[in-house]
Amino acid sequence: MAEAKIVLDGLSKSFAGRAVLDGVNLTVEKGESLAIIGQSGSGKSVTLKCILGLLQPDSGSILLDGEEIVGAKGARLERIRAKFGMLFQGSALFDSMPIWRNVTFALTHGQRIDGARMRKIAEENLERVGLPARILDLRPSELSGGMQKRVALARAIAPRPEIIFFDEPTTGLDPIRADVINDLIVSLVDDLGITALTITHDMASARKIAHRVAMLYEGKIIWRGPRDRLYDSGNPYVDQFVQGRAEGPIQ
Ligand SMILES: Nc1ncnc2c1ncn2[C@@H]1O[C@H](COP(=O)(O)OP(=O)(O)OP(=O)(O)O)[C@@H](O)[C@H]1O
Repeated sequence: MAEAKIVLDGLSKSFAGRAVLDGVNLTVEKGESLAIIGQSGSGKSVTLKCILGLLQPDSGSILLDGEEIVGAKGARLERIRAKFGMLFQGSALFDSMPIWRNVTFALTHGQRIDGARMRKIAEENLERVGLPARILDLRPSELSGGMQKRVALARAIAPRPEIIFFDEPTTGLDPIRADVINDLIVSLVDDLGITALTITHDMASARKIAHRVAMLYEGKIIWRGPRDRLYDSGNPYVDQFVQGRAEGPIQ
């Protein structure tokens, strides 16, 4: 049987009396790539922030490798977070630092240590995402958006996390560059055996990078299934969403 990496059970979170998450149940298996889709404002980011320990759910449980992580603090939270890598929507690179320091940031915590070794690690990880060593000393602003995204991907994988979270990984990229990033994500997840959780409203991306897709609607996971079923889910909410139709049950 597949081993559960992350289990969300009854996860609920309200803001000012409005329930954003209303009993989210979801399991991400070890080594699988799962995408959460849903409308803008459906709570995808709130779900991610609860897992990352950036937001406290009002109720429910989050198990990581069988360990309850809701309410984790201090050294325990640090230990949990060390398992996580994150690719942020806007890449979130530091323009004050050369590319190689950006890539190795999580390994050095931004400190100026072990330069030669870190450059080597940066070079290896850049190579994995198809970028040449000649960019090591450039600044992020000297690169195109697509290249910045690859650098951010190299940074996310550099510490070899057990789980990577992708927040809208293709936002701001043209369809061809977006597909290059999708391909890279697929190969990294496969090659490195990383568990991946992606939040996105890019259906092409969800279909390509995820083994399974789950849809969040009105605070609950209303459908989950293999990516091949996304356009054949038999669920009118999913159909309307993936086809981008104005008419349907979602108003
Ligand atoms: N810290 C907060 N305080 C108050 N409300 C919040 C907070 N964080 C999120 N919300 C609200 O929760 C709802 C869900 O937000 P969330 O960012 O999770 O949506 P999303 O599905 O990620 O949307 P998008 O696809 O646009 O990024 C929104 O209505 C948002 O305003």
